[in-house]
Amino acid sequence: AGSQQDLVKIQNIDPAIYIDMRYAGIHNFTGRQVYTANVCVLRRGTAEKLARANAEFAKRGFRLKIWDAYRPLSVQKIFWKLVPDRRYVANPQGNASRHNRGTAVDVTLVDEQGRELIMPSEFDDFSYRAQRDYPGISPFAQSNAAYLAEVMEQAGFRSLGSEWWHFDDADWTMYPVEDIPLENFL
Ligand SMILES: C[C@@H](N)C(=O)N[C@H](C)C(=O)O
Ligand SMILES: [Zn+2]
Repeated sequence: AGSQQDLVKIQNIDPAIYIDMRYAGIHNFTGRQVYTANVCVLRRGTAEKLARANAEFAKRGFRLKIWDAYRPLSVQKIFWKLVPDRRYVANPQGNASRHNRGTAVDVTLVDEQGRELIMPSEFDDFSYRAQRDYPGISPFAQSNAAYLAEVMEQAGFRSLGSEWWHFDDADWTMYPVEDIPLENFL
């Protein structure tokens, strides 16, 4: 584990998964493009787990939509400067983010028309609304987030209490933190 070869483009593992890399555009909490290439990369094992989850969602007419996957460590440092709050951004020192290892994904669900399901909050809403169990959240949004987490956990991911959209591969410790530029994967 740990070489660039272990990192794969998700579209080569499961082309049915929707991709909208938010940090490759300006529609994200920084308000600017922080990724140097619009490419969605994960460890092969993580990508295979995600494909399994997507196949399960497809049985009920849904698909995964990815907002973020592998994130270079240098980008994590930019995020931490803006939001130094461990609930919402992992500290780039020490273990850093599971995203920096290519073993975390930020996802939601879309229906057959590609419309996003109602969820507890917008992506990267760094407030109590991002918690899937916050009492003020509508039962409908809560049940969609619970369904997302149930299938992702069955496929081998762990959910995060403070961000309903974030999932870590349970095997994340097998892989090191990377700072490989995204354009290397184009
Ligand atoms: C920045 C946000 N999308 C995110 O990924 N947060 C988690 C906690 C992380 O940085 O690993
Ligand atoms: Zn995340």
